[in-house]
Amino acid sequence: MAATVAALKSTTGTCFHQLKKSDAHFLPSRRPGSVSVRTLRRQSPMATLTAAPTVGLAQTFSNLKSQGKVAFIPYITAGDPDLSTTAEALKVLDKCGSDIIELGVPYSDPLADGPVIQAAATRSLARGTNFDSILSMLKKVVPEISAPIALFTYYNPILKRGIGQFMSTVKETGIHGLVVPDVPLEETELLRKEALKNNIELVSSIGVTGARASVSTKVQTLLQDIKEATTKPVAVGFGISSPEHVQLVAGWGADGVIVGSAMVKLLGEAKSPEEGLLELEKFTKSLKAALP
Ligand SMILES: O=P(O)(O)OC[C@@H](O)[C@@H](O)c1c[nH]c2ccccc12
Repeated sequence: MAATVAALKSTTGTCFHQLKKSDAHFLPSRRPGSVSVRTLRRQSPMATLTAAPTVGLAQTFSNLKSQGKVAFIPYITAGDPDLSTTAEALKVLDKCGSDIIELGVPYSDPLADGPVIQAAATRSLARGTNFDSILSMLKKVVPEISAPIALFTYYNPILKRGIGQFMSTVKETGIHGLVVPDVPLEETELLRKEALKNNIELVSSIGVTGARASVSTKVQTLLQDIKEATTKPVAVGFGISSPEHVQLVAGWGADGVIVGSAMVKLLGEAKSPEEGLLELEKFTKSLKAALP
């Protein structure tokens, strides 16, 4: 079993433009099972506030930490099996106590995704899901849920819209964060600048997704190393698919756990959307119950 970890870190009150390039962890990798590090930096308090009443990602982590809790972060792919089910799934995840929800924008060349999320993206695109339809779904749903949403998207759809335009559109929708797995290091500065302007928290990551039978103990060592290097919260993901995994990773001292493929599979492979949503609810409750 390959080492799989995603670390998500935040700095309070630090402006992106004050950070050196070396501070960022935008390290795209296409090797299956490679160790992945994701970085999240809280925007300057001077940045414009989003319209959504929900607290942001960094704030969510610090609130949980002060209560001795670990963040539960599910990931689902938008438009699989269809967008109205995605809307319902977001509500279910929120209702079941998700602390942050990661929503994937389907993309035709999802290099950082394993077979489950790739298949979900293909199905979603085949149904005609596009960025605009996702945004209009989100506009209706975001005011109804309390967990902050981080949008997961490959870099190309951002470039197609124009970085500035993309960020302001995302902000208007009430999205709090952005995960871009494949942005080249030399282009992160521009992305960060535009994110800062719009008070969007940026998360970077490397690695390939996919549920695995067990979580590598290498993750434990990596987690310790990261925790020694920073006081920022660290969330672990990639291959987490059971209450046992969640418990294990939380026990290693992670500030959050991310579960993607296992959620996506339930929704995508259910006999009907209704059944998928019921399964999702059951599964989410079981994972949430395993966390402090
Ligand atoms: O599907 P998994 O192994 O449970 O992991 C998803 C999760 O880490 C999520 O953040 C994610 C979904 N797609 C990605 C692509 C790259 C990095 C991360 C992701």
